[in-house]
Amino acid sequence: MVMPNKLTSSELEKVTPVITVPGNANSALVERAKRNAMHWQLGFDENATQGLVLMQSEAHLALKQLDEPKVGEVLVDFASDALTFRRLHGGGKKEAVAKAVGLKGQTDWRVLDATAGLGRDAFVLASLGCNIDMIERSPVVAALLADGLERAQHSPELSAWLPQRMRLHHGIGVELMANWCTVTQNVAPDVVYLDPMFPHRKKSAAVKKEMRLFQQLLGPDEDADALLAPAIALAKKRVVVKRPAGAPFLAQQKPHIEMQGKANRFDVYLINPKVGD
Ligand SMILES: C[S@@+](CC[C@H](N)C(=O)[O-])C[C@H]1O[C@@H](n2cnc3c(N)ncnc32)[C@H](O)[C@@H]1O
Repeated sequence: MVMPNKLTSSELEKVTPVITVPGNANSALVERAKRNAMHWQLGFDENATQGLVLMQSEAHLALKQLDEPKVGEVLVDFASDALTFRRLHGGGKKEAVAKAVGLKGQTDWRVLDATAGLGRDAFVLASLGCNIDMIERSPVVAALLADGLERAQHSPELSAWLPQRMRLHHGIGVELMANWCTVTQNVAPDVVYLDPMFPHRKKSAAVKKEMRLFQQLLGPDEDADALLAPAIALAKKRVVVKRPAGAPFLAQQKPHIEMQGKANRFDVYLINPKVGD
């Protein structure tokens, strides 16, 4: 399991959920939840009845709004039907994210996803053969991601390849990228991938449950612009930024390529642009 990084006070202020357990939890599950809380420096409340919590059940760890049972829960499940369908029957290297990263003709691209979130984009890239390091600064999101990675180790479809291709680092993207090669003893990534939270001004029903919980938990990544310069300094080939369609460029910096998708745009910054790139 990854070790939690020291976070700034403003990072910690954002973290409100405690870890809790279902009412019928046995003592082994309670101990497991307490250990998890300690590891991620989160609170533990065996009897929580309201608010946003991380629910540790026998099956998984999930973010849940106890006051709104209809909203459902958010967890990382790389073996879910949706991700399995996308892995087996999706567009493969023709997927927008794969095209933006430049996977065509590449087999083992090394990608650093510096805003990992629930790791779905990272998973899609890993399933296409990329070697992915993920950075996530929220201890709550990192705990969910670590739980998903742990369960993937026991999945018959995923255990043979996923653990070797996806690694989680808990910390702040700008800081870890600045010291990437020394801190992690890693070689520089071919691609740095960025997908910071964008402020959604409208509270529409279309904003998915997961996005609503995430917004409640994290708010927009107001400091997202600061990610671009260290990403460009670190990547060997390109930096890819995922933005909602119509959103301004990150750090107001125009990319070399804009790939327009239905809901998102991928802005691609080439490190050594050549004619024909
Ligand atoms: C929109 S989500 C990413 C979703 C992800 N691409 C996926 O497919 O699941 C953005 C995530 O980046 C994290 N984040 C934002 N800025 C960060 C930073 N400077 N360092 C590390 N993580 C960061 C946020 O905590 C959030 O979990």
